[in-house]
Amino acid sequence: MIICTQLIMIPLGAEAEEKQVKDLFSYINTHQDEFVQNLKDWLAVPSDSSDPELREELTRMINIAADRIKSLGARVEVIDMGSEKLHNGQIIPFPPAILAELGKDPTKGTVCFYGHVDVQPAKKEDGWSTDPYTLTEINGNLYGRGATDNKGPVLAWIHAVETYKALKKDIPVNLKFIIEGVEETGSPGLEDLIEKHIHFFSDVDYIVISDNVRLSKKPALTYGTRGNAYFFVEVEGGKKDLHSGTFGGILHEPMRDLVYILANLVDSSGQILIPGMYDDVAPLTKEEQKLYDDIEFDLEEHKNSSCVDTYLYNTSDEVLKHLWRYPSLSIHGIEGAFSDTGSKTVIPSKVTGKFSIRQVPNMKIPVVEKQVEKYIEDVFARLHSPNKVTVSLKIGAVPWLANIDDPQYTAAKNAITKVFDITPDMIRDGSTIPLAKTFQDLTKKSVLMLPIGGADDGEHSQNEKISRFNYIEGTKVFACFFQELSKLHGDPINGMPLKN
Ligand SMILES: NCC(=O)N[C@@H](Cc1c[nH]cn1)C(=O)O
Ligand SMILES: [Zn+2]
Ligand SMILES: [Zn+2]
Repeated sequence: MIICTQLIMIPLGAEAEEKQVKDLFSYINTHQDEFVQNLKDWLAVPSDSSDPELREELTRMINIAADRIKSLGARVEVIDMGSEKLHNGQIIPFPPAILAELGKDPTKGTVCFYGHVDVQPAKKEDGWSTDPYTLTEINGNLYGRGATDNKGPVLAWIHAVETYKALKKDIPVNLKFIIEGVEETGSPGLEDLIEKHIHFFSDVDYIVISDNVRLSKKPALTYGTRGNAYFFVEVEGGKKDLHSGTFGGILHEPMRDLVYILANLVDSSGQILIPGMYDDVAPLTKEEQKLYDDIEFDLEEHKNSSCVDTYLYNTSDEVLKHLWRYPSLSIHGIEGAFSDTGSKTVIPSKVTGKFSIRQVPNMKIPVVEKQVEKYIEDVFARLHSPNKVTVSLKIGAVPWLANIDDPQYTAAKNAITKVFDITPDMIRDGSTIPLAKTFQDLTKKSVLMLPIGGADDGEHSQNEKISRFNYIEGTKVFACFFQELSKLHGDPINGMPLKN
C-alpha cells in the first residue's frame, strides 16, 4: 500500500499493510449479508439482452448499476448506444453503456474494470429448480440468472471499492469502469464506443475483466479466450405455413433442407466438416504444452458438474486443448420451427438455423465467413431444392491471448495468495469475451481476466449460481488486488514505470 502526500510516494510498512488487509477482510466478512442482498436486488431485474420484450428492464438495470457506481463518489456517464434492427425488421433501442471514473491521482496506477449486467435467457420451465430471477440461497450457493455471469463479479468489484470508502482508507489505485448491457449478444456497438472514447483509456494502465469461471476448485487467472463466429442460415420456401396432410409429399420442405445443412456442418467425432476450418489454427509450441502440464484439472469432476458421462475425448490434455486452442462448432436452435409441446402438423415456410464456431488463434473471421458461405452453398446444391437459402454472420468476436508477464498478473497472483494461501493456476477459457482483444488492440493496455466464480457455476445453464464463499472471498481478492497493484505500479524492476 502507498500513502500519497503531495507527489511523494511512501510505501506502507509490512505491519501497516497487514493491519489494512485485516481491516478490509473483517469489513467484508461482517457486511456479507448486505452484499448478498445487493446481488438479490440485481438478480431480480430480468435484464436478458436477447429478448426484445425485456429491453426496458435491461435499460433499468444499467441505470441501477450507474447509480450504484455514482454512490461510490465516481463521475458517471450513461451513454446512449442508439438502436438495433432485429432479424424481423423491428427497431428497438440498445441499452446505454456506462463509463465512470473514481480518482485521478497521477502518482497512482489506473485500473479499468469491464463487466456486463445483461444476462442469458432464463425461464423456470427450462428446468430451473428455483425462480431464476429470485436469488435463492441453498447450501451456501446463491442461485439466480446472472449470479456468476456477470452481476455477482461486477458487484463484488463495487463492494471492494465500497469497503475502502466505508473504512475511510485511501484507495491505492485510480478506478475506471466500463459496464455494458449487450455482452451476451456479442457486444454490438461497443467497439465503436471504445474508439469514440479512446481518450477515456489514455491514463488507464490495466484493464480487468472478471467474466469467466475457474477450471477447478483452485483459484486461477485466465490469459486467453476463444472468439466466436455466429451464423444464421435461413431457408425460405413459400410465404405461409402449410398443412402437412394437404401439402406433405408434394413440396421441398424448408425444414428438411435446413436439417440436412445443419447435419453436414460437424461430424459425430466433433470434427468440423467445413473445408479449410483448421488451416490457420496456431501450431502447438513446447512452451504452450508446458502450461497444460502444470494445470490442476480433474476430468471426472468436470464431467460430474456438467452432468455428462461421456465426452468426445478421454484425457484431460485433449479436453483442455479442444476447449481452449481448437475451434468447435455448436448448433443452437431453429427459429420458425415448431418447438412447443403438442403435435402440430405444420410445414413451416421459413426456418432459420443458428450455429456458431468458436475461434482460436490465428483464425480470421472474414476467411471463416467465406468458407462457411461456400460450403453451405455446395451442400445445398446437392439437394436440387428450389428454396432460397441465405447465410449471414451475426457475431464476429475474435480470440484473445494475454502477456502473462505483465505486472498486473503478478499483482493478481499475490492477491490470490493473500486470500487463499495458494498460487493460482494459469488457464484459458473456451468461451468468449467479445471485447477482450478489442481492448488490447485499441487501447494497447494490458488485459487481465480474474475469475471469482467456480467451475460448477453453470453459466448460461439452468440453476446458474455463485457460492457465497466465492462471492465474498472474490470481493477480498479484488480489495487486495488494488493494494498489490499499487505496490508493483511504479516499481521499475517488477512493475510499470510511474506515469509522468
Ligand atoms: N461469460 C462470457 C460469455 O458468456 N460470453 C458469451 C459471449 C458471446 C459469444 N457469442 C455470443 N455471445 C459466450 O457465449 O461466450
Ligand atoms: Zn459474461
Ligand atoms: Zn455469458
